[in-house]
Amino acid sequence: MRLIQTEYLQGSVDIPADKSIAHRSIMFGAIAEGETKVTNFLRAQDCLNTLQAFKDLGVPIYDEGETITITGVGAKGLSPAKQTIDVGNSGTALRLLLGILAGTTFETTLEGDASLNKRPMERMMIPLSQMGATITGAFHSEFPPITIQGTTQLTPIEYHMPIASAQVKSAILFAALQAEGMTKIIEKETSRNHTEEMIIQFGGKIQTDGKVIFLQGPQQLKGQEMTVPGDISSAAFFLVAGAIVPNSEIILKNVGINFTRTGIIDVMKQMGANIQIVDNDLMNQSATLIISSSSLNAATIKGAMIPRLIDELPVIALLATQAQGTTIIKDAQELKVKETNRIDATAQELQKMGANIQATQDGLVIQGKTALHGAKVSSHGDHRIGMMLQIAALISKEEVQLENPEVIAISYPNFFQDIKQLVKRTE
Ligand SMILES: O=C(O)C1=C[C@@H](OP(=O)(O)O)[C@@H](O)[C@H](O)C1
Ligand SMILES: C=C(OP(=O)(O)O)C(=O)O
Repeated sequence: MRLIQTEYLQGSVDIPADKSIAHRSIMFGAIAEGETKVTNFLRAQDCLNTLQAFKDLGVPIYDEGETITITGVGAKGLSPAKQTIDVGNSGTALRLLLGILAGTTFETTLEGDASLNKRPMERMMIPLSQMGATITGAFHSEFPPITIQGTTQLTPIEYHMPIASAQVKSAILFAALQAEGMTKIIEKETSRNHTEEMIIQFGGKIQTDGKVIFLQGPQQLKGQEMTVPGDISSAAFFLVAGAIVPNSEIILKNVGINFTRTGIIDVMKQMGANIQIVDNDLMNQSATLIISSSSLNAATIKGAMIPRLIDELPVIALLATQAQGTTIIKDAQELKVKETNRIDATAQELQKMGANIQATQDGLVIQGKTALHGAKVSSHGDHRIGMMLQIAALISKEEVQLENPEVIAISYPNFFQDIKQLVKRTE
């Protein structure tokens, strides 16, 4: 597919719902007691797979268009699925489901697509088996298809996380809600805290003290009415587009601004981007952002900042190709085990367009102020690499061809339409 090019960008975008929160809205609704109503659910493939997975586990879920209604079955109310549950491309669906299934009386097998079936699961097996679940990967490996035999006798753990991962933390918390006693998790770095916030929102109790989290189980949550805010990880593509395409201004409406997710705003501001935060809705942790063309300087991005912008790093690398100086991204080795190796894919594809970008052991080094040119590029089957390349194409003078653009529907089905309506040509 020929990607969109432009002279400048102008207009506004309603940012689609947050993928992390949308997955969790179905999960919490399912294990709570009573009814949950979710508005602004993300109808993207990853979240639709979570919805189907819980239907497979016997949870009544009705998609009524405007709202999704879930009749919660309670922590102990899931039923065995008739067959293997396929969660497609979604690491979040598979890993969080393992935490929920750890407390059941039955066995479940979960599988994914070719990408997910290569993603590491030992990080789940270690804590959840310490809690009493039995988990085995395909041919005794750590990879899906993965089979979990739950137990009603889950035991709490004290767990020092060896990696910063909200998925691992969340799965342990879902299991801890079903275990008798106090679970203590010590995070390596603070990762997104949607699970902790939603435990409270659904009537549960959890304490956080810096990087230490305590949860006393068992707890029975209660169904809620909730609205999913917009996804800053989707807004990120427009933030970068607005900053690097000359003479542009874009208004991004309904962007979730939970502190554990706003690393991109902090880094872009530090690099000199013109970002304004307006209409800050504290109740819903969302705001309107305005981004305009910016004169940018390089930055070093590392350490505790990394989990606050992990999914935005490919598009931040693109941003750095247009900044003055050398940008260094480090401590980001987790990027190697996402939908593809995002360190290598970002470097390889941007190099094809003329960028001066090198992959390192744990990140990227990018020399800025490079003009990007036309090329045939690949998403490597990864939605975020595909979207990053479309933003790169906006500033290319020649045609850019992307293979397999459909993959973008994993998180953002209307991405190309939303870009198209911002595109302006001076002729
Ligand atoms: O918990 C979540 O919703 C997510 C956590 C992150 O993964 P890790 O926990 O593997 O870092 C992130 O990359 C993913 O897109 C969504
Ligand atoms: C890594 C991602 O998602 P997941 O881990 O759920 O596949 C992502 O959306 O960038």
